[in-house]
This record gives sequence, structure tokens and C-alpha cells, in this order.
Amino acid sequence: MTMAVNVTSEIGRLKKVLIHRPGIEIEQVTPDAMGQLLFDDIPYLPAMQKEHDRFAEVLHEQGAETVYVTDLLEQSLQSHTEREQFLERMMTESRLTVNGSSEALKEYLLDFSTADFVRSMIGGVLKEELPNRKKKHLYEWMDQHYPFYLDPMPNLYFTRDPAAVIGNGISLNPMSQEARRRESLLMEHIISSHPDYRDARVPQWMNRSYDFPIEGGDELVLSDTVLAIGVSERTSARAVEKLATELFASGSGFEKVVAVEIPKRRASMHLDTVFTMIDHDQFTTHAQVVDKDGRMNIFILEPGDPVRITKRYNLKETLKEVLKLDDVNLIPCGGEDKIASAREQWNDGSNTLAVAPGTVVTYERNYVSNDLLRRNGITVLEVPSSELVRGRGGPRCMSMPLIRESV
Ligand SMILES: NC(=[NH2+])NCCC[C@H](N)C(=O)O
Repeated sequence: MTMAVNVTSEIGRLKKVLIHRPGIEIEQVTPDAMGQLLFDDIPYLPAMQKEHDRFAEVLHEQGAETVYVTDLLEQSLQSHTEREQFLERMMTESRLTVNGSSEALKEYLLDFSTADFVRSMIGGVLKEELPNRKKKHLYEWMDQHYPFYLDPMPNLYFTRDPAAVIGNGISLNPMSQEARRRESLLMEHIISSHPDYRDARVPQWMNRSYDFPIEGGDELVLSDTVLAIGVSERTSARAVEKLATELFASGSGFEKVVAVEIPKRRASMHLDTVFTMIDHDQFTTHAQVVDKDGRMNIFILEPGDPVRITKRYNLKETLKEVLKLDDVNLIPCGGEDKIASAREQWNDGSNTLAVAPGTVVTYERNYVSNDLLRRNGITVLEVPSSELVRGRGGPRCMSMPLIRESV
């Protein structure tokens, strides 16, 4: 039987992957809202879509099936009742049910076709869109203040973060940032209601209601028994331990969780901005977190009651130990040059997506890192990124593997 989801490594041949083509939600990013929406600049949407289409094309060329968040949502919101229930959850999370300002919005959105409904959920709903005759509350008449009824989700093209497939289950993530919290609601809806997933009863290793945050950019499946998780700006130590406990208790097959502490700052917001796996024994790293001796704070969590925790300091030695390898090769983003390394890390040079062992998708702009990868025997497939990069995420962030071949 083929499993609905199955990911037991970062590098096994990519068979099926969830992505999102940037849409009108990007057009809602304004200078005032930029920081809050986690963007550093305002992308030019048509060019961004073209770049994203090229990314999808490269994945196809490599034999991966791409599925789109919008398609899965549409397919799982076919009936009026499904749309109504979903909208109610969405409005509660957007605090629209406070003071009843939600009725007009509900009336308005439930008249839409499924495709337009999904577009509005992601693209956001502006107050000025609502016909005047539907406005009932003072808040709804106030156009000088906050422009949205429903906030847009411009970060959704980073499908990596709101959920992560680990083994044959999924981590539905309580997101750290307000701007991204509702993204995992979309993922939860897909996994529990879409015809391809609802009957498969995909185990949920983590759910959205947990009080401490974790995001998918920090969750790296190193093998079928070892998971690495960044303790970062976005992921809390509590959530790491909670997820580890669940994995150990539920027969997931995972025996070790490697918690890697990284600096809490935007440039390295997730572990995958400074560390990705590219082959059985090769990884990208960045000097910001690992010096050439690979020293940092690492903790190995293993089954026990309470979970057994031991400390390590050396990334290279820890990888050799947990993956039972004689040697590992850490390839520094941007090489030895301090300037190139800072520039390329900021532009997601470490954020590679492996489509097979030793074959990765990267941004073409990071030519120093790409060249270095090639010199280490890696096949590098470059994609354009002038606009995609403005959201501060790379090829790994833009993909959520659903199925990978075992290695
Ligand atoms: N897995 C990643 N590194 N994702 C990057 C996400 C970038 C996004 N703008 C954010 O700040 O959340």
C-alpha cells in the first residue's frame, strides 16, 4: 500500500511535493505592513510568479509531482457547509467573531465560487470590498484604520513552515509569528478533510493548539530514525521536547531528536537557513552558526521517562554519531570569503532543496555557494530568484515534501 505521506529523509528522491504559487496576497504587502508581514521589500508579482513557475518546472523535470495548496483547498471545500465551517474557524482565529463584525463578511464570502472563496482566504479581504448595504457595525464603516477584514497570507509560498511530514505522520505547527498563524489552519484542513488524506488518518505528531511555537523550517528529517530540530527565533525548546516525546511514544520509528541551538535573529530564523542536507554525508552550513570546527550547542533527545537528554558541542561529530558515518563534509555557504558568505546566506544560499541524493535546487544568484557545491560533486539545479528572495526564503522553504523515496 502506498502511504498518503512518507518522508524518511531530506534527500530521498522527491516524489510528491506541496507548493503554493504566489498570488494576490503578495499585492497586499505595503511599506507600512511589510515588517509585520515578514517581508523586506515589495515583490513584483508577475515576475515572482514566473520564477515560481520555473521552480515548479524544475521539480517536474526531476520527476516530482507538484500539488498546489489552492487546488487541495478547493477540492476539500466543495460544499456550502464545508466552506461555512471553514470560514467560521478562520474568522475566529482572525478575531472577527469579537463584537459580531463577522456576519457581513460571512454573507459576502459564502456567495463566492469555491475558487474565489479560496483566493480570498489567502489573498485577504479588504474592508472596502464589502458592499455598503452589508455593513452593520461601526468597525465596518471605519476605512481610515486597519484596511483588512481578513489579513492576507503572503508567506504561504513558504509551504515548508506551517506543517512538516515526518515519517508517515505530520507536524501541524503552532506558528511563532502572528502573520503566519492561520497558514497551519489551511494545512490542518487539508489533512483532515481532503479526500486523499482524510481516510488515511495521517498521525499528527504535533498540533496547532500547543502553546509553544515550532515551524517547519526548523524540522529536518535526517534519516528514518533521526530528526534534527532547530531551537531558534521561531521554535521553542518546549515544542521540540513535546514533539520528540510524541514521536518516541507513538511507534513513529524515530529514535533520536537532535536539537540544534541557533542564534535568535532574522537572518537565521530557521535551522534550514544555515544548515541543509544535500547527500548521505554532505551538508551546507554557515559560518554564522558553525565555525570551521563546527562548535555549537547541540542536545540529543532519546526515549525515556522523562526524555533522556545529553549534550554535544560539535555538529560534525554529532552527525557522524547519529547517522553512523565515518566522515561528513560540511560545505560552508559562500565559502571562506566573509562578504560572499554573509551576502549569500542572507539570500538563502544555504537553503537547498534536495530532489535526490546529491542533487539540489538552489537560487542562481548564489554563485559562490553553487560553485562550491559543484566542486564537491553535487548536481546543482539553479532557479531565478530576484523576486522570490524578497520574502527571505529559498527552495527548501518553498516546498513541503509529501512523499520521498526511501534511501
Ligand atoms: N523555512 C524557512 N526558512 N522559511 C522562511 C520563511 C520566510 C518568511 N518571510 C518568514 O519570515 O516567516
